[in-house]
Amino acid sequence: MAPSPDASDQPTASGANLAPDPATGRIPVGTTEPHLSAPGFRMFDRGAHVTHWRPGDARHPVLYSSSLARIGPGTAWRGGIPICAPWFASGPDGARTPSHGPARTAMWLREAETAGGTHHALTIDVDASGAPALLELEYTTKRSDRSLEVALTITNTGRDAALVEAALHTYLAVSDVQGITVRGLENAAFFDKAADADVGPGAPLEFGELVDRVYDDAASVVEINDTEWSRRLIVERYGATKAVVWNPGPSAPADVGEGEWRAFVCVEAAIAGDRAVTLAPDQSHCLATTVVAHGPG
Ligand SMILES: O=P(O)(O)OC[C@H]1O[C@H](O)[C@H](O)[C@@H](O)[C@@H]1O
Repeated sequence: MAPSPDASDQPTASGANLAPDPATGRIPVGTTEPHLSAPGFRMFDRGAHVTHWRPGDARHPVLYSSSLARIGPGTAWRGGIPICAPWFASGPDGARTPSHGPARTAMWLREAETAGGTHHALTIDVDASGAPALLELEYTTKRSDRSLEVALTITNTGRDAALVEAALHTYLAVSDVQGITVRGLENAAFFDKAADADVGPGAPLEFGELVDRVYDDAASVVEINDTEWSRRLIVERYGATKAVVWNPGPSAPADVGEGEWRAFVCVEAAIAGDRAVTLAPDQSHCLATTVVAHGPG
């Protein structure tokens, strides 16, 4: 079985252990980065990045975070829910840096925090084409017993139209990616980034080597069945014309812990590529995703 990195066994940036405090259930962080934490939940203001979520009675975290994850200026946490904006990957023209846009590592303003929710804001001065722009980003999270909902609203407050891409790059924790089944994408065509090819509907989705697929017109609900953990994750997307599925296989990025490629699958809600959105002045787009965990796992 794949390792199952968890809030309870991950080293922090300083190498300390992240075991939840037995008295409060809170997860110590061990980094100077501003963050908020509640039992089973942690979020950094940098990137408005949710890094951990484990519903109260669940045996395993729902979100994967790498045992080697770090966060800081220019360094994106590997795992959780990175926010990609205002471009996805290297943008529509393939020339944008940093990868997945500046929102992922920018320091967001925490505007509100309630028992089960958060609200962050960020202003970005460039669009997905690299043109100067004025984009206001609002990000909310809302969690209840078994569900986590995150929503990103991008508003063009500038004087000119702005091109926008975005993704909520959810890393879902699984027992072993080679043992799960994914339902909901069977009838959708996709661009296979690994093979640089368009593929029609019906291609099987199997893990073991790099999987990097950008699906068009996929059903808005994707279901992950994990029999080893007796768990079913339902991932719903709103305002997302694309669904991206990514798992790097054994040749994973250096900040994925040894063998941990097996411990997650990314199912991303996205607007990107030929479905990038042009926002007129004062126009907004909302991109959201909800993850619901079913079963004792
Ligand atoms: O390594 P990162 O910048 O976090 O990107 C990780 C992955 O994100 C998305 O899923 C893209 O489709 C992949 O091409 C990319 O490799």
